[in-house]
Amino acid sequence: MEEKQTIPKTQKQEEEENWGSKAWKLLTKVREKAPLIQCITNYVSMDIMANTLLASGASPAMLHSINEISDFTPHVHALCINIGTLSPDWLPSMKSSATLATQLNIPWVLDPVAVSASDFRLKACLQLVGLKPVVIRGNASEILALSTASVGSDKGVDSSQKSTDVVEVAKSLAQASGAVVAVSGAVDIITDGKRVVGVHNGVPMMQRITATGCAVTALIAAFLAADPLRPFEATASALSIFGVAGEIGMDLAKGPASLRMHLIDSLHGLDQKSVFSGVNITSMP
Ligand SMILES: Nc1ncnc2c1ncn2[C@@H]1O[C@H](COP(=O)(O)OP(=O)(O)OP(=O)(O)O)[C@@H](O)[C@H]1O
Ligand SMILES: Cc1ncsc1CCO
Ligand SMILES: [Mg+2]
Repeated sequence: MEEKQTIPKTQKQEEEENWGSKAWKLLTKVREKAPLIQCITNYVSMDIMANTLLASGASPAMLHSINEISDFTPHVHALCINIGTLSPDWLPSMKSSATLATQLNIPWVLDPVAVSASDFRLKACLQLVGLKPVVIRGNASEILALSTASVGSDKGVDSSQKSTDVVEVAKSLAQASGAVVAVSGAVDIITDGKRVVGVHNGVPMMQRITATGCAVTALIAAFLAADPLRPFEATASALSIFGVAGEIGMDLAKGPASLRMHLIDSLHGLDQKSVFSGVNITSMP
């Protein structure tokens, strides 16, 4: 009888399969641990961000008053700071919460929404970067503007650049800041300044729902709470899981409004099989 031949897997194939298992482990941990995630975020994103966190198994709390930071932030498992509707009243809360988180080894994530829209926003963001976020997640225009500290380079909260065009910029920002940098887009780029991976999940219609980027930044915070010592893996896994939920949701959606609903439903219902077959993360040169 002819012997069945098994073709040995290449190291690259094995690494790519491992990502499915890593992402599933982290999602399972978020579901088991239900980490408390503090979000100081913009008015537009509060609802989708809190619902994304809940659907993942985490516990969101949108507390931003300066009067509450010193009591509350020390008890959270991770913090998400988003400057989308920044005003001078909110900046002290953001700085105070970020400072406490860094002092107490609580992982925190920065979302530099529309960082190049004004000098005020850019300065605030650079100060927040100085307070040592563990992860910075933005779209390509935001990461480019933050890295080059430039005002007026894009039109608002949406990107006019491609994530794959700013890989080197993302690497330098990671090296300069000490943070893992994630650039969302058709391919999400994640780098710690040395390693670079690309997440090939998600659907283009996710850009037609406001604050999906903000929501995935909060999901990164939840995954960091599950594995604080491996921010690179947590970040890539969170982006991939969110993308897989978008792909499954898209099968039932009729447009952006129903995709929003089905994405959240899919995130809540994700099982091991869909994660193993859906997660698509590759090493980038
Ligand atoms: N062309 C695309 N194909 C697949 N997925 C995409 C595409 N563009 C964006 N995404 C996904 O949509 C989500 C939001 O990314 P996006 O780059 O639009 O963020 P953003 O500009 O910061 O959004 P917002 O400011 O509205 O929160 C991410 O999960 C990303 O992977
Ligand atoms: C539309 C919008 N404007 C400020 S924040 C925000 C949500 C998407 O970033
Ligand atoms: Mg954004």
